[in-house]
Amino acid sequence: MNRLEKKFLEQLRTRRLVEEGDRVLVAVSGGPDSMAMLSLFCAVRPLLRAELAVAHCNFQLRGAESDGDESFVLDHCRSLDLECFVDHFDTLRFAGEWKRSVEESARILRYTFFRQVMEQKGFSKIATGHHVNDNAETILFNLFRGVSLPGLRGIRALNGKIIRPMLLFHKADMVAYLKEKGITSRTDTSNYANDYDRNFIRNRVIPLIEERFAGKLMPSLRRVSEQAGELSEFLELYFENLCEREPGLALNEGKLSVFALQQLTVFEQKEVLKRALRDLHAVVDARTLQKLVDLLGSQPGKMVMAGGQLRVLWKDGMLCFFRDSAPP
Ligand SMILES: Nc1ncnc2c1ncn2[C@@H]1O[C@H](COP(=O)(O)OP(=O)(O)OP(=O)(O)O)[C@@H](O)[C@H]1O
Repeated sequence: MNRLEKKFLEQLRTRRLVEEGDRVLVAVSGGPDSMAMLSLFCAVRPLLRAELAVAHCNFQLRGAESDGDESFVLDHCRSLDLECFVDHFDTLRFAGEWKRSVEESARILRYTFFRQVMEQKGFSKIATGHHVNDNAETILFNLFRGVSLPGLRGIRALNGKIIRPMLLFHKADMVAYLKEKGITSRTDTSNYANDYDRNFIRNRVIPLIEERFAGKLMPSLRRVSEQAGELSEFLELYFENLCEREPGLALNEGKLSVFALQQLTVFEQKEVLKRALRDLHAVVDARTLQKLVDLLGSQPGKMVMAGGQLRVLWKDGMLCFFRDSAPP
């Protein structure tokens, strides 16, 4: 095994991304990242004792180029004797119907397809080829969209059944690996078009920052991302314990105890309120959270709108969350 293969296997094992007996669906676009990931998986497969297959989406966004990607991936899988699941999507129509950007539509269609194949064919994990640079782009993208702390976490290596074993790998390593193994890959020409926000960050923003602060951006974003991830895990546990100790802080019949909330710091209040809003499938944004914190500093009988149809009323020592116009 070479250096990259060892590091890949170590990632899978130490982060428990793949365990013995797992059936892993590898998401392959035909681009260098997912092609490198697939060949790394094949190289370590005997040691993993896991089963592999491939999933490919044809988003039909680049005409013959998209069909070329599909044939390329199918041929490659045939040469490796791997099963390959393919689906075709009218991505532009989906984007129009659901009023989503093309990028977001492709992401929704992709993960829906992966989930279907996993359920129907009994796969336990889906692996995508996101790497260090993708993570940096995601963090910057979140930053420009308006982000809260968890957004700085970027892409997660393990998120339910989704695994990203390449998150510690740099693009350059993957390209070098493919070259060493004599494996070709497809070029997605739309990656060069700067009208997509992510491409703009990848092709313009990051190179500009790196020109000025050479070698600083990637390690720094990686550190922030790791710390945000660790902090999120800590907060999950902390608030789970807090709500167990003080039941008035866990949403019960749409109510939270005002007294219990008032004993907390503003940070804790916002985190408890955030969890309550999430449980109610309501929008969680900084403005709404601040409104609710302000409500706690006002007086009984007061009511605020918490986005959408959700209202929150201070009544009988409780914050009451309700959707219809008649208060509880
Ligand atoms: N058309 C597709 N079919 C299957 N998986 C895909 C497809 N597009 C993306 N993915 C998965 O999502 C990951 C991240 O997507 P992204 O759009 O950043 O990659 P890409 O630039 O299209 O291709 P690659 O990452 O393979 O070089 C890919 O590494 C791959 O695992």
